[in-house]
Amino acid sequence: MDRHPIWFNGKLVPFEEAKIHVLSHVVHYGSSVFEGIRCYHTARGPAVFRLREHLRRLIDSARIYRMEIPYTLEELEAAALETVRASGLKACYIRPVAFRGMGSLGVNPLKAPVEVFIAVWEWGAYLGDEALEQGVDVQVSTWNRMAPNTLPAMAKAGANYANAGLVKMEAVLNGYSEGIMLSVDGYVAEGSGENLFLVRDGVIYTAPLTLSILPGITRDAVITLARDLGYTVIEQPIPREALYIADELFFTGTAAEITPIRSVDRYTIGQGRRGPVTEALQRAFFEIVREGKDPYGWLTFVEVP
Ligand SMILES: Cc1[nH+]cc(COP(=O)(O)O)c(CN[C@@H](CCC(=O)O)C(=O)O)c1O
Repeated sequence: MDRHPIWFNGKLVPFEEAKIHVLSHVVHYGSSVFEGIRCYHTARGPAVFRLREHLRRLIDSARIYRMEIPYTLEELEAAALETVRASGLKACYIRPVAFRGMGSLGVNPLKAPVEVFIAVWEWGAYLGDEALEQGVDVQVSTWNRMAPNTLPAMAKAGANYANAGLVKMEAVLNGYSEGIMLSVDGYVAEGSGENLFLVRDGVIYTAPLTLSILPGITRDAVITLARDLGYTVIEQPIPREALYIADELFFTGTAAEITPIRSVDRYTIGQGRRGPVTEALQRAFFEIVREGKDPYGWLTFVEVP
């Protein structure tokens, strides 16, 4: 595990000093919200992908849980960049977390203080080095995504990952790389840590945000890239069986980037490897995050002294 300095409640502290008390509310009740953000070593220097959008989602997630983050978006942006610089890393994964600390005991979160930290570490291909090219084998999970109006899927909240963790464990123990969750109505929702796209006859489909899915920032970027490449993108409920007759399937996410899916429940998808539409979208995405070409203004360059 990388041991880089961690920004904790307003200042950088040594890795070893970034500790919380066991009686912190978050330890007992899962009261945290967080982000996953990538800094890339682009040809023009280290740059963070859609930093402000991620930090806005962090603030939105906190608001949903009535957590008042004691920093502005601009302060969090500066803190994230400071943490990347302090690590000396040219490429890294940035993990801001806001959580309820030690206050009174009991369920009521309102009496526990809101604390914030930002950690960074090196994180390669989320689903394995081969995955971006070869694709991954996945299953449809026996666990559904949360029902609407139960746990708020729009919030990137730690509590939601108890659901995701069950999906991931089941998939891994069954010999798969990932699990796909269906909604309570049986439509395709998303992976345990990714959004999902389907390609059929050159048209790209993905679940609408009205399902209980995380409004993914990579999802949003890929929809923009796809449309600018001339593809039709349709956001509509996807029946489970549509997965099995797809020409291509792929995950999107900060950690997963754009990862092809080569089989679902042992059904081979397309040619059993990355398809042409997935490859075209990867090319457009990596041109931005690796070459530093930034037509959409998605990159925040880390001014390294
Ligand atoms: C459930 C879920 N759905 C979709 C996404 C994609 O969202 P976005 O990163 O904004 O495009 C993520 C990100 N998953 C993060 C956490 C991974 C982890 O293991 O932790 C990530 O990709 O950083 C999810 O956790």
